[in-house]
Amino acid sequence: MNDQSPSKAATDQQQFLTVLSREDAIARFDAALFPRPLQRESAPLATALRRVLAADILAPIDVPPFDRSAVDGFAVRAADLKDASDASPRILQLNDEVIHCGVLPKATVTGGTATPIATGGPLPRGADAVVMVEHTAPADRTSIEVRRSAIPGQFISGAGSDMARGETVLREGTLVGSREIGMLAACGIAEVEVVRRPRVAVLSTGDELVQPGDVLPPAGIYDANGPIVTAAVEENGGEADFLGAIPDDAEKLEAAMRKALAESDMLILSGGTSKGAGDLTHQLIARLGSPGIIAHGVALKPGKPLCLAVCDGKPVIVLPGFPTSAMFTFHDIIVPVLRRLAGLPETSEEHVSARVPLRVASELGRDEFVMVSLMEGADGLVAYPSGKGSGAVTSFAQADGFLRIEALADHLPKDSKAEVRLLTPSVRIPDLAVIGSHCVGLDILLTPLVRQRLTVRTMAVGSLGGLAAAKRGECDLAPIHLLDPKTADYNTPFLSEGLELVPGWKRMQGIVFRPDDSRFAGKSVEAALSSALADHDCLMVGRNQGSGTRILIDRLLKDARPDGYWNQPKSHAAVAAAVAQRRADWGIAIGPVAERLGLGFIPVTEEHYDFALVSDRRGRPAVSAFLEALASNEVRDALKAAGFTPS
Ligand SMILES: Nc1nc2c(c(=O)[nH]1)N[C@H]1C(S)=C(S)[C@@H](COP(=O)(O)OP(=O)(O)OC[C@H]3O[C@@H](n4cnc5c(N)ncnc54)[C@H](O)[C@@H]3O)O[C@H]1N2
Ligand code: MOO
Repeated sequence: MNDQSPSKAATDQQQFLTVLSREDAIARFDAALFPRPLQRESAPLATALRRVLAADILAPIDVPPFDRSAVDGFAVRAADLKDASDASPRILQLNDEVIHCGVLPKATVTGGTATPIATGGPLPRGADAVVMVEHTAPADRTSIEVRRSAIPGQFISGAGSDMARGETVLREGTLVGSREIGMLAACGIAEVEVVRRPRVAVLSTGDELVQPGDVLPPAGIYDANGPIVTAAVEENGGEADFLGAIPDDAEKLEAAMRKALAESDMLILSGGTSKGAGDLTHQLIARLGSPGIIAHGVALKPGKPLCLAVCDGKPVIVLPGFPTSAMFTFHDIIVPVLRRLAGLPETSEEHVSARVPLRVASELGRDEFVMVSLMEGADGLVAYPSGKGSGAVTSFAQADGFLRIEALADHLPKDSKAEVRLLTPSVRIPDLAVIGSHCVGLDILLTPLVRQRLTVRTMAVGSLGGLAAAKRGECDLAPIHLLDPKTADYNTPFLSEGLELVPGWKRMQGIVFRPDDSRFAGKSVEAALSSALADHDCLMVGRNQGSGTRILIDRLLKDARPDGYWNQPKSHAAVAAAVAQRRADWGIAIGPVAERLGLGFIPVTEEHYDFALVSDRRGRPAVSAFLEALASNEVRDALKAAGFTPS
């Protein structure tokens, strides 16, 4: 890509001309960056923590610097105490000095004499052993009886026995922790040569981005990538300089990129790397220095639009805008480069083997990395695909690890065994696993458990997904709210063998609307429905197939399918947001959610939110704690205050 005119380069890079494999992209990026010498600087001991040593450390002195006593007692000549015992103690004359720590001995210990010495006191000339005070008794004011024999060297720490002068005590590349600080201090080293932390400029791009703390305008998004990347840079040995979010404006962006690159060793941007009107960054990179773009488009998911460049020796990276794609590609591809520049060792790659209980679809042609939560199943670890997609922040942030589906596969079959690469140092099996339908009330219920220091994992997979997980023994409890249309009973008809019902609470479901909408305000359910159906401009928002709320909607509407019915979000929150933001005029959701957005609410029916408990797991301490919390006044009152009716 050398020697291209800027405009030619810009048109080339507008699309993914060559989507490289992950391995190819990494190899080309590495080849353009390494080998290179590490930058170094000198750091005072007080700031050396978490730095990487840039050179071997040789002990400049012996530690300890002199032979010293390891006990409180008397410095003696071992030969004087041959055959000494309780039955035949030896008498030694005391020399006229006491050797405390920091006291330089004056007298020589000659045959038949002893000098009192404290733990840490320098051994006097002539002495070759120390006897413990417990094995002696005063004979008179100037002599002692010794009741044990001694061997030469006994209770003496020799000079240099800890670290000998000239010995390599710490190696180049060592990450300095408190233990290393102790070794350096003991040798008297006040300053060390360390690797200079790479300065990494971090820039977010996008007109929609707002910094946390500022007011979110309509269609605005809080900048998550900026803070994520800044923190991840610091976690991996870099010194991050977060420069905020730059709007999609070529001039402003180019100026910001030039300045950032001039002042740092590495530049990391996010957003605007895929196709699209605002996607400018990669076009600008070509003008920042050679060789420029190394890879733009990598056959991996999440992270296809990743752009890797080197501009006059400095790495320039554009991470995808989607937060999970940004986090994943940062950890997978940028962290190894950053750590190498920072002189840090590679992160450990702990893997565990787990069964994947569901079929996982995958995109052909891209290595797909599936974020998973680990649960303990009946037959070992179970890896639950946990992601909400690349656009979510939680997919990567809450995962225990991830597994890989090769580019040539379009799915991973149900019950496959997979290697899961851990994102945490070890597997964290929660004390309590709750898989099923989510409710705000569940968070209220789990609070006291967390305060009891129990670890709790919840996964929102819907009522049916939860029941299936419970049947497979992958969780302790499955929160469900399933209406049996035949019996009009909630939940009980859906239990199978091995599951029992723990009653939870009731949630009022009703019509949500904007309070100033006269088509609904102050009306009964029937009247509100008929005015909605009579008005062709009145737009509803539906719910997804399989949700309890969808069953209710269909019962209310009978055969009617008003405009908006096929807009089917998956949560109460999404329904309420659609109405509040005027993308729809009404929908069905639970009362507490409507209340939080200040929406009007016409109650329709109470839905039962209960728990399917895996009977085998009833005896677990965390399950007992859960049942106690559910029955407690504290939780019941909090549930009532939040608009629920505890059973
Ligand atoms: N027609 C196509 N569309 C998309 C493709 C494609 O190949 N063809 N690729 C998709 C993939 S894969 C990804 S990943 C995304 C990434 O696109 P960009 O890197 O260009 O990112 P943006 O368009 O700027 O933003 C995407 C999305 O992320 C939000 N975002 C951006 N920056 C931040 C930030 N700092 N903090 C939080 N959220 C951020 C932004 O608001 C957008 O919602 O493109 C697909 N599209
Ligand atoms: O590749 Mo994108 O990163 O799937 O979301």
